[in-house]
Amino acid sequence: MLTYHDYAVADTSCCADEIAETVHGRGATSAQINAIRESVKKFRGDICQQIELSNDPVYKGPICMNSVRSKSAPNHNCARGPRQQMNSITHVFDASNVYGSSQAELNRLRDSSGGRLKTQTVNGVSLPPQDTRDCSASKLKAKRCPFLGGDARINTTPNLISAITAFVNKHNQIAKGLATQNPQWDNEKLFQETRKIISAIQSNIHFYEYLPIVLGSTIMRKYRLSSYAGYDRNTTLLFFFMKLNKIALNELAGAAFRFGHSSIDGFFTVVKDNGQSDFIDLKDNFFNSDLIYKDGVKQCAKGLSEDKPWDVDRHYPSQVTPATLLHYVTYIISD
Ligand code: HEM
Repeated sequence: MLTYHDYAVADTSCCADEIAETVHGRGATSAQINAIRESVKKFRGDICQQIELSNDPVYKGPICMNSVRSKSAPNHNCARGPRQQMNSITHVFDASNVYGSSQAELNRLRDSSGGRLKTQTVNGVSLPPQDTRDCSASKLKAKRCPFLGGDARINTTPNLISAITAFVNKHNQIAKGLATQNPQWDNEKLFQETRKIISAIQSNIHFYEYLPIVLGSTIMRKYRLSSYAGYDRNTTLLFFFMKLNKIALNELAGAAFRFGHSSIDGFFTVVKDNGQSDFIDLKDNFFNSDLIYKDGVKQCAKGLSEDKPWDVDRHYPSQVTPATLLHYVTYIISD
C-alpha cells in the first residue's frame, strides 16, 4: 500500500464531470455519488449499473452498486486510441504519500519553521495532523478527526496510518538533526533536504526490500531495477532526448499492481506493551483512526514486523471482497 500510494490513484469522474466539479481532487463519498446520480437521472436516466449480488451473505437481492469511471487522460502522443485513465498523484517515487502531490497539499502539511511537517501530540505520541474537512461534529469536538496525509487514502487502515506516521516523525527527526549540523540553513532548505532523504529511504524500501520479493532477482536484474537511483534531473533529460517515456504505465498503476489485493491478510496483529498480541479483523477497522489515537502507532508497528503477507494467487480474504469493501469505500468498480 505504501508503495502504490506513492505513485498511483485514479480519480473518479462518474456520470458526467459532476463529481470532478463537486469534489475536485478528492475521492467522492458514496453519498455524493448518490446525490449526483439522482440529479443526473432527471435528464439522462439512471446511469447506475445493476450489479447483482444475489447470493451474497451481506446484501440480499440485487443492489445497485455505484460504478464510476476514472477520469480519462489523452494518450501520450495525443493520438486516438483506447481510453487511458488519469493518474492524480505524482508518478515518480517521491514520497508523495507523505508530502502530497500538489503545492496546496504540501502547504497544508508543512510547519512554518525548522523544515518540519505539522504534527499533533496525543498522550505523548506524535501523530500526523487532523483532517478537519468532512470531520463529524463529535470528532471535531473531541479533536479526534481522521488524519491528514500526503495521500488522501492515509486513513484506509490503521497499519497504513502507522507507517505514514513513522515517516512524518522520521522527517521531523532528520530535519532537527540537519538544523543542528547546519545552523545557517533556513526553513525551506531544511525542509527540501529532509524531503530528499525521506524520498530516498522510501525508494530503498520499494526497490531493495519490496520489489525483489515480488519480482525475484532475475527480473530485477533483467530490467536493471536494483540500480534505481531515485529521481534524477539528468536521467530524466536523457530519457527526454532519447524520446523515452519515464512514466508509471497506466496498465501497472490501474490494473497489474492490484495483484497486491491477493496478498492482504484479513487480520492484522497489534502488540500491546505487555507483549500480548491481538489479532484484529481488518473489516472492522477500515478507516479506524481511533485505534491510532489509542496508542495504536507503536502497537501496529510491532504487529507489522510480525505479520506476513498472503501468497499472491487468485484468492482474496473475505475482508476485501467487493461486498465487504462496499460498506467502507466509495466505489469498488472503476475502469
Ligand atoms: C488492506 C489493504 C488494502 C485495501 C483495503 C485496499 C483497497 C483498495 C480500494 C478500495 C481501491 C479502489 C477501488 C478500485 O479502484 O478497485 C484500491 C485500489 C488499488 N489498490 Fe488496493 N487496497 C489494499 C492493499 C493494496 C495492496 C497491498 C496493493 C499492492 C501491492 C494494492 C494495489 C492497488 C492498486 C494498484 C489500486 C489502483 C490504484 C488507482 O489507480 O487508483 N492495494 N485498493
